[in-house]
Amino acid sequence: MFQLKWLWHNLRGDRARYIFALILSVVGCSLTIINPYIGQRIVDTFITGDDAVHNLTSQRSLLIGLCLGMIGFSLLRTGMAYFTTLLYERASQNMLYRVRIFLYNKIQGQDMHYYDHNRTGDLMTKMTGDLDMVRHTMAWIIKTIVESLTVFIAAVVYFFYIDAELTWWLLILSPPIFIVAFIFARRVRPMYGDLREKLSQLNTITQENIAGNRVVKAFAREEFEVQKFTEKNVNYSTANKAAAMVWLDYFPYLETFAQAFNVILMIVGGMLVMDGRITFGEFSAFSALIWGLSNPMRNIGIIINDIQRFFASLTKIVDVYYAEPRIVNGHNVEVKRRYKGTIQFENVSFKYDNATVLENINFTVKPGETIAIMGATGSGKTTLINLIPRFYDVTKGRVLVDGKDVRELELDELRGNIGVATQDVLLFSDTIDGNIAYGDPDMPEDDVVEFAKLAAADDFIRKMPESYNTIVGERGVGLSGGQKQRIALARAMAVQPPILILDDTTSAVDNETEEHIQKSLRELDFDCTKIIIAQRVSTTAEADRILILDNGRVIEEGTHSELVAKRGYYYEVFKLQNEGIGRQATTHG
Ligand SMILES: Nc1ncnc2c1ncn2[C@@H]1O[C@H](COP(=O)(O)OP(=O)(O)OP(=O)(O)O)[C@@H](O)[C@H]1O
Repeated sequence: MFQLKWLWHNLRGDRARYIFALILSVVGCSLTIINPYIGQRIVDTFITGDDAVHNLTSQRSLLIGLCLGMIGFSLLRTGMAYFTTLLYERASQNMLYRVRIFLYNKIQGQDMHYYDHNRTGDLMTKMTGDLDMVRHTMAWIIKTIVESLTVFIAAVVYFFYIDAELTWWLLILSPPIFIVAFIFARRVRPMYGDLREKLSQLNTITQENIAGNRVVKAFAREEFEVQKFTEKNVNYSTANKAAAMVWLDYFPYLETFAQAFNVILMIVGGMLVMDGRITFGEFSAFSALIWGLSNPMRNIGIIINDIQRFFASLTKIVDVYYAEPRIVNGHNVEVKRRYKGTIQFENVSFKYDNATVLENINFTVKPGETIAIMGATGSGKTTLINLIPRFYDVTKGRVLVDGKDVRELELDELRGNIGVATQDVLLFSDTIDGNIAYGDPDMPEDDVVEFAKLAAADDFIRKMPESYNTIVGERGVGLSGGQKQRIALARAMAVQPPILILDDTTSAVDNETEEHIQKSLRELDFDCTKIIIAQRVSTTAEADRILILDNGRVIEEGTHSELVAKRGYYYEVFKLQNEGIGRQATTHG
């Protein structure tokens, strides 16, 4: 069975420990018949036998020995159970630790396409609840099945040894119990898949709500969010109750069968004692061990429920475990070359799933050049720049860096040569210094300050309570939009990449600050090709070339003066942005 194979595979490193635990479980549970056997001897020899009274005095040492044996075996069993549980816990926790690292690396290694199609809440559920279900399976479900089966078999063997007929009478109950359990398992199985999906939806809503709490508050939509959450919570709770109710449908049958073991023992066993076929001691042994038959039947429901949960969780984990990214980062580079910074787009088209977003894009950027990209919202600007570091692969055509198709370059090397400041700025919960030096943790403090100055961030950083050591909150909470953008810009520049990509990085800063940043970008003391997405003409005017994108196509291309002279889209934007400040729509030289 695939699930067991998977568990076995991932138990690598703890297999011996786990097998040892299983052996101890079997040995420990087999010993459960010893105390009933001793009890049987005590009853027959010292309580009900013909010579009982005489034996009490003549065989006192035997009685003491049997009592001590009983105590000894009880202690031995407790010790073994303790040690066995320890082994199961160790093996399952170690496995959980290893699989969690593996899954984390898998998720980390996925491409953008994967993140586009997987919800954060669902991935978090896989990394927490689902993984814990696997651990629970190793540490509890398998253990319980093995121990219940061992006790059952040991009891049956011992019962046969005492009296076959009474044993058959008791075993009559087993087939109906297994049939009921089988029907229950089939009915409840799909419910756990559904339950798992509902849990994931609940986690997704919770995660989104916490991450988006500022938007919720800004729109005073708390009540709406509570309703949304309540709906998912009700769905999850209803699914949970439905699964529990199914169990309740079957529970009375299983419990009745379990109780019937005692009834049969009383009736048939009692008659056999009266007939003298079995001794009173043997009857008491049956009585003491009957739980070995009835308990597994009682546990069967819980075990089946947990197994179904495990199947549902494992299916989800396996999704991540075997997911292969379309864009694979082999992390194979030993020496990272520094590129010159030529970028070429050759007949590039791109689709997200089925929607075409870029069509037949052609342009070349020489080392050291600055290209500005402008265009209406949704025209494909971000998508276009995402193709250079291979966040996505082209659908048609080629993107070349230094004359080589990016698909043939080592990803670490390629990405190491590109500094990106994305449109949505994400800062980590770390110091400002740590955030700027993210691309190179060994960066000297002086360099961090230098790049912060270039990004016009030094002034405001120094005004913060602990200057560069100030910890910024989750995703940069505590900073203004423009401040976050400047830190992100410093972070991108700080790796001194030969290719720098800025996606609307100065949209939230004032004109004066933007001018400072423009100047810094012009005067960078390392060779660098720049691709800048911008909406302000003040940003694009200085570029060597400007591309205007519309609906995924390049509709205009040229220098600022060429495009103004052309009197097309760029000219309109230029006019619009200058009207407000009364400047004339003139061409620059
Ligand atoms: N991950 C994605 N999956 C599917 N479609 C996407 C994805 N990202 C963007 N799109 C779609 O691709 C088109 C281009 O988006 P893109 O972000 O490249 O535009 P943009 O020009 O950068 O816009 P803006 O100026 O608003 O940032 C849009 O129609 C958008 O809906």
